[in-house]
Amino acid sequence: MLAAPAPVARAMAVLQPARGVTWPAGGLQAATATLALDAAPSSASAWASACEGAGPGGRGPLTAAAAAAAAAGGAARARPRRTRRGPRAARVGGCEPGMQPLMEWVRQHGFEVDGLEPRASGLEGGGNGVFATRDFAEGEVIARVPCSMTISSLGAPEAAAGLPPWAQLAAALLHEKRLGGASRFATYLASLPQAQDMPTHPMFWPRGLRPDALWPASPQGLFTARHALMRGVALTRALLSAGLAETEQEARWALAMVDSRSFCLGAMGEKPNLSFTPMLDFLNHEVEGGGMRPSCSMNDRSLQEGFVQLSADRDLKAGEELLISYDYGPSMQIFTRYAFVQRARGVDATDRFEKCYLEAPVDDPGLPGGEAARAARVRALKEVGWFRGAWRPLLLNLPDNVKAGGLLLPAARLCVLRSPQGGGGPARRRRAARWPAGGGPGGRRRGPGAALGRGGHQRGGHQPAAPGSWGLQGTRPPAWRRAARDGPRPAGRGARSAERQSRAAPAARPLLRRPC
Ligand SMILES: C[S@@+](CC[C@H](N)C(=O)[O-])C[C@H]1O[C@@H](n2cnc3c(N)ncnc32)[C@H](O)[C@@H]1O
Repeated sequence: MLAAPAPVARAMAVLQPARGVTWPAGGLQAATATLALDAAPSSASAWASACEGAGPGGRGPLTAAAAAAAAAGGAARARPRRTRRGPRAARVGGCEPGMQPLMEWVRQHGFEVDGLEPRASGLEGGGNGVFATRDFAEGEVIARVPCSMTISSLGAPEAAAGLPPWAQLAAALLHEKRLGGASRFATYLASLPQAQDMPTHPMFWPRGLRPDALWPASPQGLFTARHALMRGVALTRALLSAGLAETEQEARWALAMVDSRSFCLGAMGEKPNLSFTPMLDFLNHEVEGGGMRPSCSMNDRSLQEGFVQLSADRDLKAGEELLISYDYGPSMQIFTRYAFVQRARGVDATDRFEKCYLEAPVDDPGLPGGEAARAARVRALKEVGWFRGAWRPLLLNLPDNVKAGGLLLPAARLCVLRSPQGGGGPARRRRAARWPAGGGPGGRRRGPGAALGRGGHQRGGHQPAAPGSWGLQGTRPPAWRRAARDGPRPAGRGARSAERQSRAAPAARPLLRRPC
């Protein structure tokens, strides 16, 4: 068996794979044959067994370079190679030669980017990043990118109309790529990473990979990995069958680009505006936590003026790498979306308070209330900004989404209802069946956030039921949840722990800050 390629091995080591498990033979060679589209299973368990023993065999061994060429459609690669040099945070001036065409292009197209430059990042495995070329004061605008110079899911070809926004953005990217030199984004497209730049992204995972063997001790990690694989298969298939991608390789490449570097720039009606925002998509990620704060953020204040704006969140020195926070979630989620393992100074990947996700099959008509309840749940969740894909259950980011005032608290209440199989009593079932129509047990509708129930854990209101059948069965709620449920308790260990937890939980983040 071949050893795992170095970046994969490093990531795997941090994510603690089972002892003795290595990546399947073929490693990177199989990076172009990641997903077995022809035999895509329809469920997670079917996927796991389909991968079993499949190995990378049956596909011609393509080299990474050939994979890249295929993914890029033969486009010349203007992107500078990653370097292994150490941090270069103190260097000022001197954009990488490979980045000069991109800098010229952005200046010609009205980008206001005078105070920054893209070059090799000081972060391990960070590829290229964006650096300040002068000092910035907290709150100062660092850069403005015209919205007209973004590639948006809203501008996807007609054939993508019925697809989810992620696939629409991938289709828009592929459309521009197909235009070649005639695309006004040609220079930008040439600067994008290729398959071999991100071998650890799920879209390039080797065929035959068995997530259940790699993460046997981490149900959450396993779920996330399987979800990433299945989502990748479904979206790749969708692009191919709609004729939006010519090859499986280019579909995977485009989807990996969407995963790792798109931003959500608000919405138009019900449709989210997912976009590639040239130049700002070179910003690397800084974990929030452990006393660390990203140095800058994007905001939508200027969207109405037709710009995406990057502002300093603290004083910045010339030569500093500018970092934003992409996402706030478990390291496995960051890994499957962005293909790197997040490391915060002061907070490591084994943080026991790491956030986790709870899957809630809100669109399942088999739950109490049947089809009417399902439709009401989906409608209510859409009101708070949830865009559903058939393969995408509602994932509750715990504890942020579900703490008092959390965006998805009402939906979280659904998770603690027992399913019919879970043994919920008739009274509970009746209550659940009334829930969607009545706006929540004992409550009335109070705007989008309260669409499915009442906000806050109030005495006399709806109390969270015992954990139901979705992954929490038989477990005791953690101290912080018991404290939230039961109200103030005498000072003691549990109370202190709950207090620590609520202090540690950051405020809800605006959507715009995370690449979608
Ligand atoms: C939005 S792009 C940022 C630009 C990217 N570094 C490049 O060279 O094109 C996101 C990708 O950058 C890399 N990245 C971002 N933040 C990182 C970090 N803190 N550590 C390692 N890699 C990081 C990952 O490969 C991720 O998928």
